[in-house]
Amino acid sequence: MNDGGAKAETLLKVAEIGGRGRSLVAAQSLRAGQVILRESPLLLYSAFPFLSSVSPYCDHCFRLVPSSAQKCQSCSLVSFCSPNCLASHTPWICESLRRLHQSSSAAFADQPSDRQVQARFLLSAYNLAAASPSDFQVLLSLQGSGNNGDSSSSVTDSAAAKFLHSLLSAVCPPLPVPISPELTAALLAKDKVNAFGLMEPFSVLNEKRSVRAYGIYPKTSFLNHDCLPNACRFDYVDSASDGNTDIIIRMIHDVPQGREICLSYFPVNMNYSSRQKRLLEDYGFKCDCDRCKVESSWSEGEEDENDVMEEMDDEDGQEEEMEDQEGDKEEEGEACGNGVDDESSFPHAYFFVRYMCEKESCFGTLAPLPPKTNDASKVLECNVCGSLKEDEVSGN
Ligand SMILES: C[S@@+](CC[C@H](N)C(=O)[O-])C[C@H]1O[C@@H](n2cnc3c(N)ncnc32)[C@H](O)[C@@H]1O
Repeated sequence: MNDGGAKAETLLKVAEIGGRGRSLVAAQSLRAGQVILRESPLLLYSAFPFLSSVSPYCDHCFRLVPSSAQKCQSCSLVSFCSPNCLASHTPWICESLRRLHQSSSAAFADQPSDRQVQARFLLSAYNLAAASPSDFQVLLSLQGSGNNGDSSSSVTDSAAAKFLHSLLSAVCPPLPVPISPELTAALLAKDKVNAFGLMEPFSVLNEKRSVRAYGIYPKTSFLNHDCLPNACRFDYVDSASDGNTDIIIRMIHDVPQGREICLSYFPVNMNYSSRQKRLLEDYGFKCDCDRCKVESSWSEGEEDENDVMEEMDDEDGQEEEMEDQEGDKEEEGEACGNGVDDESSFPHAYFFVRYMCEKESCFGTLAPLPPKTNDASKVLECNVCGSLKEDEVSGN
């Protein structure tokens, strides 16, 4: 795997973009399949509600633990696959988990199970504050304030922050550093906007893949959202090599220098109203990307997710016509008619045909393998199921 992390500074630069905050833009032209960023997590925590389920994953590296693995002998709540991984389990986290487990079934009873996962995040964040103040400052510098004025924070969020702050302050051993209720609310807001889920592997029998762990990757967190992204993320949690929890960002297609690099924050097959709802509720903004501009004028029936797939089949014939416009949004806007006035009702069919995984219920995004020569690879890899596909429309 090409290690793009070492080169990230030369490939990308941080820019402020009006109405979108900070963003990563191409510092030079970037090529299809190029790894533009590889980053280890600043903080990683289990997605398993610890009161109700025992995670089958190592609580540090999140690989499946072998049956011979031992639970932590003090808290008996988490398992580790090796002494190295166990070393990450600090006495404070261990004792906090033990006390929360002992005392809080009642306290958590009326709360959604997500609250337990948020508690795990806060324990990791408080622990980071003591273990690595500079990393904690990086966490604090990320988007999300938890203030009432913050459009991604809701009344429920502030009630959750109050509940968790008072619970953790009362039950855990003294917090490793002084933490105010406002700081707890800010940390939860940052987690909501910036955490990436490391998912269980995809299989047709396991369509509703759950999340193994959530990670905060600060550089990757500068990437804004677009409903037709030009980059996508890969992870290889089950890989036996070091860095299995790293996030890897790879270009889907070529982009010129100066272009904003965007991910989709969720599977690209979601329909317009689901996307808008999710972006507003979870990320606090209204998306006005080229795709949303077009789909905002669609009628309700047209925007059904299945219709998107059917329409994709119908419009296969447009594929060649649209092939030339790949990679340059402004050009795409003109040539493909991405403006809302254009007659074409589905100008982004090209993206679906070429870059969406065909495997049933996968809905992953395809990106070319990292180029080994000057030419882009003709093999595309799905970022969800990992399947490889020959790029039939590659002009290379
Ligand atoms: C993971 S952060 C991305 C980096 C962020 N812009 C920053 O300044 O740190 C996600 C937040 O960025 C903003 N954002 C992302 N994509 C956007 C878009 N397409 N339009 C407007 N704001 C966007 C929203 O505030 C969202 O909650």
